[in-house]
Amino acid sequence: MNSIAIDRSSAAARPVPARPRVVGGVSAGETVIEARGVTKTFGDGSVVALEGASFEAKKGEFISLVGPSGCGKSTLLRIISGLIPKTGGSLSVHGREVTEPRSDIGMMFQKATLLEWRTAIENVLLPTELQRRVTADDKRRAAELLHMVGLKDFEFAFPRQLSGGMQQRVALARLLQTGADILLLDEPFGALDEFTRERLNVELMRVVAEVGGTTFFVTHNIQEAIFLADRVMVMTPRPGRLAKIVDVPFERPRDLSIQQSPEFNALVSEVRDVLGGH
Ligand SMILES: Nc1ncnc2c1ncn2[C@@H]1O[C@H](COP(=O)(O)OP(=O)(O)OP(=O)(O)O)[C@@H](O)[C@H]1O
Repeated sequence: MNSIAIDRSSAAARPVPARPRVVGGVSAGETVIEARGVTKTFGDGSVVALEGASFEAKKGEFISLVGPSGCGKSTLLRIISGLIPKTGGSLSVHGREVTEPRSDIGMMFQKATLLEWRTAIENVLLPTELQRRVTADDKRRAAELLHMVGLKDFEFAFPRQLSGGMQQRVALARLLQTGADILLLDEPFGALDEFTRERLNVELMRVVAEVGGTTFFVTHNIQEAIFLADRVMVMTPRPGRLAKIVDVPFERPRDLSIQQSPEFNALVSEVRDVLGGH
């Protein structure tokens, strides 16, 4: 695999002053998503997948959603994306209530779902191709994005020639090619081995900062949730609730070594306490 060096040289845990901050050259002051009492029930109303979730997301923020199976993480992402309707509360993106899928929101899942008969770059270009005629600029951008996710020499490789981690990198490039500035990632590296996953997390942090995307990242892993995020939304099940929002006061991008710091471990305990109390 086209390996990416992980920078272990930078300083570890560095608490920083409160926001606003600049992420990827974009001021992180503007509210992009505002949710008030978002609720989702299924069927006759007896399955409460999500109850009364309220939060805001600022431009360029990275927010992790962590919690056990069935606490409503995917449901919340699908409501934000407009794929399913909420049954209560309000949720707006850029000040407009979400009532249908939006083109400025992109999703990525645990499986890359690449088309086997298309090369990496052809897969990246697919969303554009489905909308309009592909231009030379689109092709240049797709090549740039593949470079950005560490696949410079794999533009013309087919999915079967790529490892699972590389396929997820292609999926990430494909997501960015859509131009979506809100990225909803549902356990994107959940099926990968721990080593690949850690490396991709570091890469992801760099890439989303570069494009200035506002990101929601679903995971079951507390360390991963904290390592990546500006804020961690801790969710608990039966019914699905947003139990606590934990601020993560470390500058981004981060080095994996911050996970050894006492400050980091205090945050892990804080999240674990919320989850353990339910
Ligand atoms: N289409 C549906 N019909 C009925 N119930 C549903 C539907 N989708 C989700 N649920 C229920 O809503 C609850 C929340 O599901 P959701 O998939 O959002 O949880 P999750 O936290 O993402 O879980 P996991 O970590 O396992 O993916 C669960 O109890 C689930 O069974």
